[in-house]
Amino acid sequence: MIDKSLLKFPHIRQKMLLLAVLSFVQAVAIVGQAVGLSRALVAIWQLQKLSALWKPMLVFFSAFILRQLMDVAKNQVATHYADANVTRLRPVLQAHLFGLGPAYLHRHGTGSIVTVLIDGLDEVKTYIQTVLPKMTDMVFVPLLTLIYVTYENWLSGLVLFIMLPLIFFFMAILGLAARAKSNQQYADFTHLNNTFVDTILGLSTLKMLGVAKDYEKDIYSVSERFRKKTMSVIKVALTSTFALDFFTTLAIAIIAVFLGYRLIDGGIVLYPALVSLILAPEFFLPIRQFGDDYHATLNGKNALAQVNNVLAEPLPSSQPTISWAGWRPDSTLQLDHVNFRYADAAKGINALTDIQIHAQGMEKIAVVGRSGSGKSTLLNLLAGFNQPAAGSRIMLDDHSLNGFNTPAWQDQISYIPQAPYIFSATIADNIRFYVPQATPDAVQQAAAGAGLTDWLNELPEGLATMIGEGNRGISGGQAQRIALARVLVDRQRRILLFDEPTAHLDIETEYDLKQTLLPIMHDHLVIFATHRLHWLPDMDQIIVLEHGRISEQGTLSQLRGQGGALDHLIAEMGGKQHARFKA
Ligand SMILES: Nc1ncnc2c1ncn2[C@@H]1O[C@H](COP(=O)(O)OP(=O)(O)OP(=O)(O)O)[C@@H](O)[C@H]1O
Repeated sequence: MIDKSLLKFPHIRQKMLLLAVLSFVQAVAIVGQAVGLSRALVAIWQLQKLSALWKPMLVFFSAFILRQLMDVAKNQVATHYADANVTRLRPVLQAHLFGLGPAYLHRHGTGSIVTVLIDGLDEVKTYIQTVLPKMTDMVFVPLLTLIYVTYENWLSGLVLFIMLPLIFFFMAILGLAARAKSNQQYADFTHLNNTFVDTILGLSTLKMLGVAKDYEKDIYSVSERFRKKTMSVIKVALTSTFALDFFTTLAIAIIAVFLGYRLIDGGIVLYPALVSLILAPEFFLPIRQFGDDYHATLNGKNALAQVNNVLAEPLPSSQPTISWAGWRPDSTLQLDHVNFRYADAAKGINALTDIQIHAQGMEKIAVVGRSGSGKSTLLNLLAGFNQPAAGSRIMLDDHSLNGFNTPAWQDQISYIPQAPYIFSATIADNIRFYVPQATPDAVQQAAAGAGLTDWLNELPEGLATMIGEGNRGISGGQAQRIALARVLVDRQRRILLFDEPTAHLDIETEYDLKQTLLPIMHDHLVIFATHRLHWLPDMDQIIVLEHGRISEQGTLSQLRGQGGALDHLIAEMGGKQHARFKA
């Protein structure tokens, strides 16, 4: 029932000790309660004076109140500890996920990560706050009641003792069955979340292709499977609860019959018989609750295992911090024999092989190639999302790097993907996202520099307009301009990584955006992956990728008309783009 990783939680020993003390006091109170009640009943049975009753009744009520107080205290301690740990774990988990980066998210699915971060942590909380007090109750309550019952009547103690392993045996069998079923149920829950999130994200594509109904059926069948698994977990849970109740009731009944006979034949007096009978259900109570909660907390245990899996995933080897002054007009970047392979790719299949690039100062470098040639992979590597294979050599000025996930480099880059993410916030907040302290004037200037002024003037609330999920929709061109404004507001970043920023735009919007973009590119190192070849005349260096290898590299004038890879690419992409090259 207890996940071993729980024992590594901070201050767990102190909390367990505190809970153990509270459970012990509660166990004493339970025995005291039974003693007080039994003595009072015996006094009534023996028709003693009313004054003989007040002492045992006082013991009974005091013990009863103490028992309830201990329950409240244990609850408080466990809830507080669970809250504190989940509050501690949430940012740790978030930071770890951020450290793992988009590659991990891609591999495991957004749905499953959202499940861990939101539902998963809540279930972990329920698990911790339930399991800890139950563990200590399981030890002290049966132990103390057994000792007292044996002391008063050793035969009743023996019956209780004999029933104990039998109950544990049944609990273990049913618990194992429930665990296997619950593991499957949790895996299905994760699968359901991934399917659901994917379908919602791709809804417009599905509608357009007219296959939304098929996916509806898909979601239905996945959720049906999940429902069936849940029902089978509940079935096992109910069976085990029934089995536990049956055996504990049987044990109590055996004790009652046995005590009854002994009372009739005078083998025992009333008090020990009564106190044994009152304490017998108390002896089994924590075990029964433990069994009931075992099923209720299995999801929490699974969620904790998944949280631990995420945290155990090694972060991309963090690069030693370098004291680098940032990208300057005389800075250089040299990539030698850089290789990269996706974790799930077939053995020996590299997404990038033997990449050699030399970049200097405020150069503009285009990365072109057919679809699937590795442009985005290279950009992701330069952004620090993908880690190069061992043996790759990277020199940044006079610093040798093993990868690009070093803060000094990442603090210098602005990464603009095909569809920049727009957060649910005002336009101003979206612009100042990476520089929250940017002044309204700086935001205004950045917006103007990115060519947003005309659009903003049309909006009644201007920069204060809410955009993003659940708010006003914006066009692809406007989203790209907001991404550019983010670049402009952050004057420190001197490196621009563009991953086909105009891929989704029509040619007029792209032309407009290009006029805004060119002056911005002027004082930055730019690495620009693109399919649109009309950008090439504005570039200082062109890298042509084929199957993850550089097939050609040089200036446009060096490469054009040589009958090489670039010429072939241009020919393939059609005459429209051809006409623009006046190299
Ligand atoms: N996360 C991933 N896991 C495994 N393989 C991947 C992953 N992403 C891309 N690939 C593979 O790596 C190769 C290069 O893909 P990449 O996306 O870098 O190409 P690209 O040139 O940017 O293509 P496009 O122009 O269509 O965007 C492809 O064969 C692709 O299937």
